[in-house]
Amino acid sequence: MDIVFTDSSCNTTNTEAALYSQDYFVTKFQQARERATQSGHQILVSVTLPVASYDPLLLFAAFHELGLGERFFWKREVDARVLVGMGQATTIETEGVERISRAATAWRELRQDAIIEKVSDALPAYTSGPVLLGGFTFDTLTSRSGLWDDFPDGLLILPYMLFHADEDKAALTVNALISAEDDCEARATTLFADLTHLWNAVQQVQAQSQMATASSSMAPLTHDLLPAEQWKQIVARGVEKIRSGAFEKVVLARGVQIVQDAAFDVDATLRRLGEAYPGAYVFAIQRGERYFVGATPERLVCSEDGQIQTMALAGSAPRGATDEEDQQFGVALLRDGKNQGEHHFVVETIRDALLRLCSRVWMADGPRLLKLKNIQHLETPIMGDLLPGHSILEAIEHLHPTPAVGGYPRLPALAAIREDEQLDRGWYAGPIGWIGTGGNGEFAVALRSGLVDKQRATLFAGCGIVADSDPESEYQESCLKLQVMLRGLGGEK
Ligand SMILES: C=C(O[C@@H]1C=C(C(=O)O)C=C[C@H]1O)C(=O)O
Repeated sequence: MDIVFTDSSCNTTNTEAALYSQDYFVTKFQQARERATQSGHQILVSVTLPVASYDPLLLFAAFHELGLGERFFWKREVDARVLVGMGQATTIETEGVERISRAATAWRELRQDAIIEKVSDALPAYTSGPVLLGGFTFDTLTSRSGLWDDFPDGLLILPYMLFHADEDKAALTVNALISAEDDCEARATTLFADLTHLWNAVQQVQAQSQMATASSSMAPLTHDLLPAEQWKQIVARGVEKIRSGAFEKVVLARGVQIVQDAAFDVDATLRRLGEAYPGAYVFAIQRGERYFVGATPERLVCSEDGQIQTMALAGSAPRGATDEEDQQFGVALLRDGKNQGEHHFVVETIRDALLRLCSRVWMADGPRLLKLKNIQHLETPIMGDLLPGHSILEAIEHLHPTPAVGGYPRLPALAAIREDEQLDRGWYAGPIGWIGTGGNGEFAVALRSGLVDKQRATLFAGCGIVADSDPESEYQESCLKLQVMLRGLGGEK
């Protein structure tokens, strides 16, 4: 039997290669079937194999060719972490306000008696073994419009195949759920055939991409979901509520829909986003024919070996046209009371949330500037040591929604969003990311994002509103934020 993925860079030996022959999978599936018979539940088999460090978009395209299920993409250029998933061994879908804790319980159950094999020592440290990919809605209590059908309140996918990489290693994980009745030979034959097809698809896509010419012409029709003046009135209402003492900050968002003749090219969008925003988390999650896509600068939480890292990101100004102007805008942002206030609520709330989960929390004295392509933000990195027994999902449950995307205090601000915003946020501004074993994982806040549905894309952007916010300036700020996805879809340079 041919070896599917050999990896010259990892010096895969013949012995190692022989490990992942078809017989190897038969043996693992038989072990799982025995455990399934004894335990009465399905058993997860997860095998991680070293592979060459392919361009993640090549794998994303090859997964499309393969046609074995929906795709997921995650990449942050600056830390070189990549996850590209396809299909599903199983999914965890949850609804309602307890969507995150229910997902945590289901994930624990899924790992019971699991057979987890890592067929080399040279594998990415945090993403090897079974990894769930997915996210959560911003809010379970807003009324739904149908825009986000197929995107449940909580969705964590255990992909059938996952390509993942860090700075110097890459791997492919294959996952299967085996039951007491399974025909292990047949399952292994199918899996091995799929791996062979994947390998062929990678070669095919590689050959095609060498011939492909870049095309990004677009003349789309763009319209605000709510007329600009109406959105500004909503912001003005938010300001009034704040001035009357209902709450101190609320984040109000708006949507824009763009339509063109041909379907948007999600693969090309991800490539553009990755090139233009190397510091951002570039992501895509597919449900049916739709993709939720974005390039967000905001980390919600990263958990590695019991240490968590998060950030307060709030307070914005444009980038300057010259270095001098840019510096002026930056200094003004650092000194501006309104933006400092917006930022402060976020820092305080995150610190309080972490103190409930961590033995130690530390952060910088004050914010620094995070300079993105056309906008700059105030940013405070925050870290903590997780108390034993706590996981990334609990951290998400405590942190989301931070006042960077909800408001402060949380409950009255959320009530105002539900009452006034008139937008079905769906997964916009919700947590999106991945969870591995050992409590490790990373979630971002799904900003600078849009829902791409063939020829139509709905893009979202929001702004933190405080007592002295000006509706016109907030509208302009939201336009800057929308440019990320407009550029990603090929519309702006
Ligand atoms: C809500 C968004 O961005 C958030 C709001 C910010 C602000 O109000 O200054 C800045 C960064 C983000 O935390 C968005 O991009 O849609």
